[in-house]
Amino acid sequence: MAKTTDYLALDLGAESGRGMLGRFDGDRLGLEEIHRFPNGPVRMLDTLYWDLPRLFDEMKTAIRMTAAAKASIDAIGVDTWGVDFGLIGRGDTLLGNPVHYRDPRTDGMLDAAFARIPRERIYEITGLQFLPFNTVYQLLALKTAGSPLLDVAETLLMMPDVLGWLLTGERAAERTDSSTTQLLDPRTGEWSDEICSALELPRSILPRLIEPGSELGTLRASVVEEVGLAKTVTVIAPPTHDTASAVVAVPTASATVGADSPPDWCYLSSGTWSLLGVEVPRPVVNEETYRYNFTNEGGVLGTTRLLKNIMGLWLVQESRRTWARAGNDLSYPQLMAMAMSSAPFGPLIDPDDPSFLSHGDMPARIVAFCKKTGQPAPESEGALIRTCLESLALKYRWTIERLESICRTKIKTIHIVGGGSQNTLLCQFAADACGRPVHAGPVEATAIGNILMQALGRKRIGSLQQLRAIVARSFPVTVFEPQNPRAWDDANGRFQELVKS
Ligand SMILES: C[C@H](O)[C@H](O)[C@@H](O)C(=O)CO
Repeated sequence: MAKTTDYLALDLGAESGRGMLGRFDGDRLGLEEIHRFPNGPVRMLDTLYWDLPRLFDEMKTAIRMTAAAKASIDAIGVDTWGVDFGLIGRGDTLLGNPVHYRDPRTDGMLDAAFARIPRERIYEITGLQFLPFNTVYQLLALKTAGSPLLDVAETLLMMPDVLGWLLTGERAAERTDSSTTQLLDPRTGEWSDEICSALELPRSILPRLIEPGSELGTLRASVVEEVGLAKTVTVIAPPTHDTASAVVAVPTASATVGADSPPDWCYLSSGTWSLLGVEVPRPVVNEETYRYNFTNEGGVLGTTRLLKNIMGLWLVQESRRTWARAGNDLSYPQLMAMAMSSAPFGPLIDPDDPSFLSHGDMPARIVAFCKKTGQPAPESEGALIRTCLESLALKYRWTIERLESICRTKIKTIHIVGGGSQNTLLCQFAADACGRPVHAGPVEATAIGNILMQALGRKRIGSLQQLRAIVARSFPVTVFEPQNPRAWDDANGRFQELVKS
C-alpha cells in the first residue's frame, strides 16, 4: 500500500483565497477545501491596499483547521497573483501594506520609464509584456512620488514571498513570481542591473532567487504555537505565481521539457484574468512577440510561459458589483442564464481596452466603448454580459492565431483551467470562436499545481510529465466541441476591425 502524504496549498487570488489539503498516494491526488475566504482592496486615503494582516490571519486559520483535522502535513506552499510586493526594513519591519495593482499610482509611469531607457531595450532584456502595473512601474511610481519607503527598504518581497517570510522568517524571491516584475532577465536568470540603474531603482533590495519546488524554510516557532501544531512544518516555495502553478496542472500528455517540436496545445488560466499562452523550452523574444506584446513569464523546470494577459472575467465581476451597488444584486448563474438567452453577436468590445482596467462603473465604460466605435449599446444586463463573453472568446482566437504564427505551429487543443473553467457558456464560446476543442478543468488547477510541485520538490514525483499524468488520472475534464463556425467567422471579421482601431 503506497504511502499517502499530505500537503497544504495556500492559494490567494485577487477575489478570494483558499487553503486546500492535498492527499497524494503516489498515483492519485485527492483534494479537500479546508478554508475559503474573500479577498479585495481596502481604500485608505487615496490608495488601494491589500489587507495583508487579514490575509495572513486567514492563512493561519487554514493551517489551524488542517492541524485540527489531524492531517500530518509534510509541507506547505503559498501562491498568489503576480506583480504586487511588500518592502521589509531593518529589524524585520514590514514597511506598510502592499498596494493593489489596480491602484492608479502607475498612471504615466510607462512613458516616464521609456524616457530613461527605450521601450525596445526593456523588452529585449526582459521579454515581458508592457502592462502599467508591472512591479518596475510601481517602484518607479514610489520613486517619482519621493516615497521614503525606498530609502529605508532593505528587501523587496513579492506577495507570496512576503507571506512566506511571515511564516518562516526567510527572505527569498521565487523565480516564477519574480518573472512578473519586468526586472528579471530570463536569459541570464538574474535581476537586470541595467534597468535598475537606468531607472535609479535600488538594485540592493532585490533578494536571492530560488527555484519553484525548493525549500524556503520551516514555520516560525510562534506560528507553530499559535496554530496548535505539534511540530514545525517545512515550507516549500511552489510556483508561487498562481498562473505558473495553474499551468503546471494542465492535464496534457505532451512534453515540453527537452522537446524540440513546437507546442500543439495552449492553456488558458481563467479567472479574474484570462492568461492565454503556450509552454516553451526557452524565452521567445523577437519582433513579432514585441509587436503583439506577448510576455515570457518563468515556468517550472526551465520552461517558459509565453502568454498574454487578457482582461478576463474581471469585466463580469466589476459589472456585477456595479449593479449590486445600485441595488440590482444578480448572481453569476443568473447573469449567465440572462446572457445565454440574449441575442447572439450584438455589440463587441476589445476586452483589453485600457478604460476597463481600474475599479468603477464597468457597464458605463462598456456602453461608452460601444458608442465610441459606432455600435449600439447592449440593451440589458444579459446582453452586456454576452458582449463581454463573446468578445473574450474572439480575443482568445486573436491570441491563438498570433501564437501559431510566432511558434510556427498549429494549436489543436485549448486547455481551460481554474475557476473560470466552470463557466460553461464561455468555454463553449471559446471552442466556437477558436474552432478548436476546449478541455475544461481542473477547476482548482492552481492549488493542484502548488501541491504537486511540493511533492516533486520532495522527490515524490520525478517529472512534469509524470505530474500531469497524475492530474489527468485524478480530476475530471469536460470537452466542448466547436459549433456554429460560420457565425463566429463573421463576428471575428467585425472584432478584428475593433482591435485594430
Ligand atoms: C496582475 C495579474 O494579477 C497578473 O498579471 C496575472 O498574471 C495574475 O497573477 C493572475 O492571477
